[in-house]
Formats: sequence, C-alpha cells, structure tokens
Amino acid sequence: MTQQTRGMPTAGDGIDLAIFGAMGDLARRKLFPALYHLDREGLLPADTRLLGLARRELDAAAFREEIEQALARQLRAEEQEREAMARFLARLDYRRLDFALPEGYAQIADWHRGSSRPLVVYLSVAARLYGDICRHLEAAGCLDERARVVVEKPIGHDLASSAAINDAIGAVFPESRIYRIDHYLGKETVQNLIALRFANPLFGTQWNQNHISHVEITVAEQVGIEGRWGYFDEAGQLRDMVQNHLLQLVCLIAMDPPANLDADAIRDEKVKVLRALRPFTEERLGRDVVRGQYITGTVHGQAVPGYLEEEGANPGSHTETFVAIRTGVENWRWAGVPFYLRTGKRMPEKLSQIVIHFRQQPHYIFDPDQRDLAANKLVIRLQPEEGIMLEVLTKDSGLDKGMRLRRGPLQLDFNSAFPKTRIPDAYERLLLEVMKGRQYLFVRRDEVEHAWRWCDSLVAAWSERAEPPRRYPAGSWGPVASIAMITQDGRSWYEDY
Ligand SMILES: NC(=O)C1=CN([C@@H]2O[C@H](COP(=O)(O)OP(=O)(O)OC[C@H]3O[C@@H](n4cnc5c(N)ncnc54)[C@H](OP(=O)(O)O)[C@@H]3O)[C@@H](O)[C@H]2O)C=CC1
Ligand SMILES: O=C1O[C@H](COP(=O)(O)O)[C@@H](O)[C@H](O)[C@H]1O
Repeated sequence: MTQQTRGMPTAGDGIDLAIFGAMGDLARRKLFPALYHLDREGLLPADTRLLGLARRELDAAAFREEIEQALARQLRAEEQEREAMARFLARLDYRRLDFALPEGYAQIADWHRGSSRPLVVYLSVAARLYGDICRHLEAAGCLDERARVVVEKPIGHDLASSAAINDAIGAVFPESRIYRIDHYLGKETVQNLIALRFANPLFGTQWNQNHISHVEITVAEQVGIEGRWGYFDEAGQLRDMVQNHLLQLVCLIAMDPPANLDADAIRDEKVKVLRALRPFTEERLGRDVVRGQYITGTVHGQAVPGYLEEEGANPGSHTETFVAIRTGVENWRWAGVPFYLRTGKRMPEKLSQIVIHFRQQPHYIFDPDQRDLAANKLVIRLQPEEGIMLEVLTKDSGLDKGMRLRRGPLQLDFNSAFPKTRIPDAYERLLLEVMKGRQYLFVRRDEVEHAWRWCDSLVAAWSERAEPPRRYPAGSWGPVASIAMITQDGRSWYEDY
C-alpha cells in the first residue's frame, strides 16, 4: 500500500460507517481514536462519513463535542493536530436510536441514501443485540449487496448461543461480508508472527515437536474490571480472553503454513488447530486447569480492592478473573508439546507474550552446572513494548571464564529498530482492512464455534466439580497452583520481564 502524505486524504473509495454504540466504552476509547489516527495519516478517503448511533438525545454538534473530549483523553498532546481534528470531526453525524426497536432505522437509510459508498455497520454493543440490528437494518432497506457488518467479541456465551447469534447475522449478511473482530489479530507483533514463521526458513524448519519442547502464552492485565462488572461476572476470564484472544494466538503459533495469504487459506489452517486442541475431561481438570479470583492487594504500590469488593459486585460470585491451562495440539507437528496458557486481571504488569522453548542439543559438552541454561527461547512480546527476542547462548567473555556460557538476546525491539514508525493500534489496522474489504484478520464462523466447543468442554468439567476459584492477591502472578502446574513438568513460567 502506498503511504499517503499526512493530512492529505485520498479521493474516492470511502465508506459510510455507522457505529452502533457510539457513546460506549469501546467506541470512545478505541474506535474513534483509531479512526482519527487513520484520518491524520491520510488513510481515510476524503469522502468517508461516520454516523454515531446511540440512545442519548443529542444533536450532531453535541455528539462531536463528546467525541472531541474522548479524543482529548485518549490521544497524546502531539497527536492532537488542529487541522486533522477539525477535518475528522466534520465527518461525524449522529442519530438517536433504540437498537432493539424497528422504528428509527429509516434514519440510517436516509443518511445513506444516494451515497455511492458502501455502508459498513459496526456493532459496538452487546452481542445479544446483533440479530435485531441486522434484521431492522434489512427491513428498513439500509442494506445492498455491498454492505458489510463488523461485530465485536464475545459472540455468545457458549456454542449454542453463539450459533444462534451467528445464524441471525448470517440470515442478513453472507459470510464474505461479516467481519468478526478479535483485536489481538490487529496487533503489530501478531502480524509479525506470520512473517517470522513463514518468511524465515530458520524458524520454518524448526517449528515442530522435534525442536520445540513447549510453548507458553501469558496475557497479564494490570487492570481489574473497570466498571464492567455486570458483563464480566457473566463471562469470566475464560470467555473474555481465552475463547478468543489466547486461542487465536495458539492458532497462529500452531497452524501449518497456509497455501497463500488469502483469508480462507489462513482460516482453514486455524480451524484445523482448533479441532486438534485436546478436549478437557473431568479426570485431567485438576492437573491441567487453575482458576483464580483476585482479592485485595497492591498494584504498583497502590492498594486495590478484591474482585468481590468492586463496584456492583455480587459477594458470592465464583467467576474466575485468572485462568491457567495446560493443553496440547494433537497432531503430527505438535504431538507431546505442552501449550501453557495463563491470563488474569490485576496482575503486577500489563504483559502479553509468547515464549517458544526450543529443545536442548542432543549431546551436551559444556559445564555440567550450566546444563539447564542450554536451550534457545524465542520471546514474542505483544505488549507493552512490541518486539521479538531470540535468547541464544554465547561464551562468557574474559580470560578467566574458560568455556562458560552466557545467555543473551538477539533482539528486535520495534521501537528502537524503527524509531520513526508509530506502531498503530490494533483497531486502526482492523478498520483499514474492513474498508478495503479484506477478511484475513477477521475470524470466520467455524473458528468461533470450534473455540466455543473447546471452552464448553472445560466449563462442563468445571461445573461437575463446582469448586470455587483459588484466591490470589491483586498484584501477584496468580494462584500458586498455577506455578505448581508448570513446575510439576520440570519447567517454569518465563520471568525475564
Ligand atoms: N470495552 C472494551 O474494552 C471491549 C468491548 N468489546 C465488545 O464491544 C462491544 C461494546 O462494548 P462496550 O463499549 O464496552 O459496551 P458499552 O456498554 O460501554 O457500550 C454500549 C453502548 O451501546 C448502547 N446501547 C446498548 N443497548 C442499546 C439499545 N438498545 N439502543 C441504543 N443504544 C444501546 C449503550 O447505551 P447506554 O449507555 O444508553 O446503555 C452504550 O453506549 C461489546 O460487544 C463488548 O463485548 C470487546 C473488546 C473490548
Ligand atoms: O477483549 C478484551 O481485551 C481487553 C485486553 O485487551 P488489550 O489489548 O489491552 O490486551 C480486556 O481488558 C477486556 O476485558 C477484554 O474484553
């Protein structure tokens, strides 16, 4: 793609983007800032128009003010350019609407009428409304054969509810015009995982059970529930993070090379991984899964409440805010390679990383005391700093060291390697792909459903046991049992943060 000069939008190829839930948390924190950045970078075609839809009674001017304030909170001072801001705000319009009712949808048809641009509807609302919205849009004559729909996760609560929602969307939009967001797929390093694996023969040839002993994925969040208790308590960390983001990371690590970069070529390979995930059984549950819930603790020197003391909490809740899982991909490439996953809220750091642990050499010739050191690790860091680091062993320097080994990084830190490049937020990339009509970074229906099938097998085994989650203090790395789970295998979570 040709880079546009900043501040010079391209002509033509724009879209009419209608955002349902335009006053909500996601829209304010992520969608409008991402759209502003695209505009500022010259990547929003000049004729693109944006329509905010929400329940509040506002006129367009008041809506623009709300969005300007939201942008002021989210953007860094140097990103707030007067000219770019004015141009962006001028694109915005607003209509009040109750999404559940058919009345009022004609306003969207009126707004779009006569436009040569495709209508893209972004559903930034709870998934239970997706079916109603699609139906009402169709009934009001808003949609033609170019209209696209973008939907957020989580789609449903389990396989059955997800299938019902997908059926309702699918009754109006064909799969080729449904964009299911998993924002982890838009992250720069996640993209790089594809380049790393499939463009570098060095890794391509080593990427299997002959050379890799195990894989770790940590997605640690420092935040707690952030006022979303009602939503989160029904979901829990398994549905909020594992069913989507972590399983997508597993797919990108474990999938076979796709024949090309077409959306369906990639998605076919991901589905094969999801189908090969080891299902849970009641018998394996105690060994392979740890559920946790945070209690009062300290994060970065600040006392924070426990989950059950958060605003709106139900003090009897057994919802997990942490989960650690040992699983496997049961196929030829990955036979016998454990995948350790952990994710939790209120952990000491915001940290998302994948660690690929390579096997040791078949015959070891160095200092016996250093034997445990002697294996390579590939650390793929998604956040906070994005980068890829290969841990290698070299000789320790100095005359008196003999052939002592030293662990050190071969490192690619994107910020220092490419200092002039701003790393775009995941939503910028995903919105751009929607505008271009490319689906390879979006999740196909069968991926969502296989992921639910696997999670459902875990929930079913949990329900059999009916055990409360283990407590962990906010600001810790989760229940001690999650450390025991991996140390039982003679391994430990990678800790060079
Ligand atoms: N927030 C986040 O970080 C993330 C969110 N998501 C997903 O994004 C979607 C949106 O989430 P989020 O922004 O947090 O949710 P919010 O509840 O903050 O926003 C939803 C918005 O939709 C409006 N709304 C709800 N029902 C109706 C209705 N019947 N008619 C008109 N407006 C309505 C709400 O209006 P009102 O205020 O009047 O109720 C609210 O402004 C969800 O699917 C969520 O799972 C996914 C990843 C992360
Ligand atoms: O989808 C979600 O993701 C965020 C974490 O996203 P990140 O990009 O900050 O890692 C999580 O906090 C939220 O609960 C979940 O719904």
